[in-house]
Amino acid sequence: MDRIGIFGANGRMGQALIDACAQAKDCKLSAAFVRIASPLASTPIHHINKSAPVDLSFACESALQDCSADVLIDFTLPEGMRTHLQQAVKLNLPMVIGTTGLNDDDKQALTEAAKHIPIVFSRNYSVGVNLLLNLVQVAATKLAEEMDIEVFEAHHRNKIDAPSGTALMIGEAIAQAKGWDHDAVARFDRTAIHEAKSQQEIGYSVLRAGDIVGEHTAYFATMGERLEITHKASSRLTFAAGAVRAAQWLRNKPAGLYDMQDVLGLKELA
Ligand SMILES: NC(=O)C1=CN([C@@H]2O[C@H](COP(=O)(O)OP(=O)(O)OC[C@H]3O[C@@H](n4cnc5c(N)ncnc54)[C@H](OP(=O)(O)O)[C@@H]3O)[C@@H](O)[C@H]2O)C=CC1
Ligand SMILES: O=C(O)C1=N[C@H](C(=O)O)C[C@H](O)C1
Repeated sequence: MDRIGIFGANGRMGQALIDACAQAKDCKLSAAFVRIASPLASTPIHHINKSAPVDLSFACESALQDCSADVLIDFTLPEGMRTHLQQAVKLNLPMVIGTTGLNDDDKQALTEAAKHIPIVFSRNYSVGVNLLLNLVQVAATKLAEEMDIEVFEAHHRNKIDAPSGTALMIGEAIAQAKGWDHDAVARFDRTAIHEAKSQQEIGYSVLRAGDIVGEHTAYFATMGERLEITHKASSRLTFAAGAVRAAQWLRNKPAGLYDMQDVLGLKELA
């Protein structure tokens, strides 16, 4: 039985993770953390989420060292993730991280922490998106050289980072397949560029509206034809179930930085 501790337990993904723990086999939610000073601390989780164990209350993050979790899951914000990472290293607990919008320092902190504990980090825990990463690499290498490449993403109005972590992951996968330096070819804003699109360019566009869970399309277009590879998530439970699967996969893994493609065995297909 894997005992799971969740950070940001009151958030959208936190709540979906509580549902996913209840649905997974051989898995038990053992701690649901909220920020220090959160008014929710000590409130029975069952009051707001009926899939939570009846005897479990939200716990303040300061109680982390007393929790009985075997693995910790973080879908919060970069600042929170950094703190949680330090705590996990101190307690020698494996981590699953889904937080997006990380900067270079945050990524460096992940790499350092992974020298001490096993970590799965993915900007998308759905099976479909991880398979899409393989498909865009095939498209990038097999289609004609003179393809225009664009990545589009759409999310709910409350998402604060842009482009999404998944959009960047798709662009990075395409750049890798092309042998390009992603940062050199990524184009996030064309408003000041008064020239035609270059062939060595990955353009990004973003939509924020309503309650869209998460949609991504990679476009490969040339004269006379256009290939669009799209993924649409319709429930956060998809991401949450993937993260719980990753948490269970981490059992007995050595320290290291893994991703969802490792969990799903998709690297062998690439
Ligand atoms: N990898 C993937 O598959 C997916 C990744 N995500 C990513 O997960 C993250 C969370 O998304 P979502 O659940 O929609 O966001 P929410 O805003 O709904 O939830 C964020 C949670 O993080 C907590 N939090 C924020 N800052 C801190 C901090 N400094 N210390 C501790 N806790 C903190 C919030 O607490 P409080 O309420 O007190 O502010 C809240 O519980 C985002 O980065 C998103 O992009 C989302 C879906 C899928
Ligand atoms: O914030 C979200 O909601 C999501 N974030 C992730 C991202 O930034 O790619 C994954 C998913 O698309 C939902």
